[in-house]
Order: sequence, then C-alpha cells, then structure tokens
Amino acid sequence: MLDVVLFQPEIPPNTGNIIRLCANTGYRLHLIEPLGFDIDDKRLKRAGLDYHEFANLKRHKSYEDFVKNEQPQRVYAITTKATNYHHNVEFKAGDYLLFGSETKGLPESVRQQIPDEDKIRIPMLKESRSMNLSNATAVIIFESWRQLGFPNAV
Ligand SMILES: C[S@@+](CC[C@H](N)C(=O)[O-])C[C@H]1O[C@@H](n2cnc3c(N)ncnc32)[C@H](O)[C@@H]1O
Repeated sequence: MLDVVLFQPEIPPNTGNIIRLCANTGYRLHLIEPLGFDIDDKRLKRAGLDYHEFANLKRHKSYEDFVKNEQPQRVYAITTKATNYHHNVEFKAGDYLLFGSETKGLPESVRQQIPDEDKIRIPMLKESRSMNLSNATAVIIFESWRQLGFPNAV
C-alpha cells in the first residue's frame, strides 16, 4: 500500500473525505501540523466516519518530523507546479503521496527537498488553477492503486 500525506490541511470536509477514501483503499494517512481545524471537528465527522477509519491516521508536528519518523524512500509531491503527468509515473508500494494545503499548496521549502522527477501534476485545461484537494487525492490514489492491481479490493 501507499501512504497519503496532507501538508497542513485547512478544510475539515476535505480531510474527512480523504480519511474515508484511505479507509476504503487501505492507504495510510499522515497529517502534517498545524491543521486548520480540530481533529474532533463536527464538520470532519460529517463525512460519516466511523471510529475505525481513524486507525490508519498519524499526525506529525512538521514536515521535518514526518521525514524523521517515517524515513520515506520516495515522496511524490502532487503539485500544480510540476511538469510530469501523474499517469506517467510508476507507483510502487511504500511510496508517499504528498499534497499541499487548500489555499497555499506546498511551500517552496518542501518542494525544493523533492527532485523534479518526483513532482507530478494532474492534467487540467489551460485556464484552470487547481482541483479540489480531496478530488486530486482521489485521482492519485486510484491511479496508484490501479497500477498495483487493486490489491485486496473486491
Ligand atoms: C486547492 S489545491 C492548492 C492550490 C494552491 N493555491 C496552489 O497554488 O498550489 C490543493 C492541493 O491539491 C493538489 N492539486 C490540485 N490540483 C492539482 C493538479 N491539477 N495537479 C496536481 N496537484 C493538484 C495539490 O497537492 C495542491 O497543493
């Protein structure tokens, strides 16, 4: 399985949807603090989450703490500031998929730690600025899960 990492997410329903999606697919979820909401926020719970869906969720105080705690071999930065398309990447179990916050995206200080070939974008029409965070996460989760052959899916 792969790991999803949300950098300082701000909007509870987006994180709620992503918690559910990770529980649906067996992906683990990491939240990099500070969060723009309390983890007990009603708006997050409104995604219809069950207690067990929080089981695969870890929080980290900063991006540096995340790297120290997880020691990831490969982190893909999912960013509109990339030139490679997501479907040209060969995802592998153990990869980490890093997404930026809803208003600020991924800061330059984080992007510069990731090689350009590991920065990927989802195609959009020229005049588009960005997709919704939870939609972008769903696209990347399902492309990577498809490439692995949908392990454990029924
Ligand atoms: C609403 S977007 C952030 C917009 C922010 N103003 C920016 O310029 O990055 C939230 C996150 O969704 C992901 N995202 C949205 N659309 C994307 C796309 N077309 N390609 C890659 N990532 C995308 C990125 O991880 C982004 O940081």
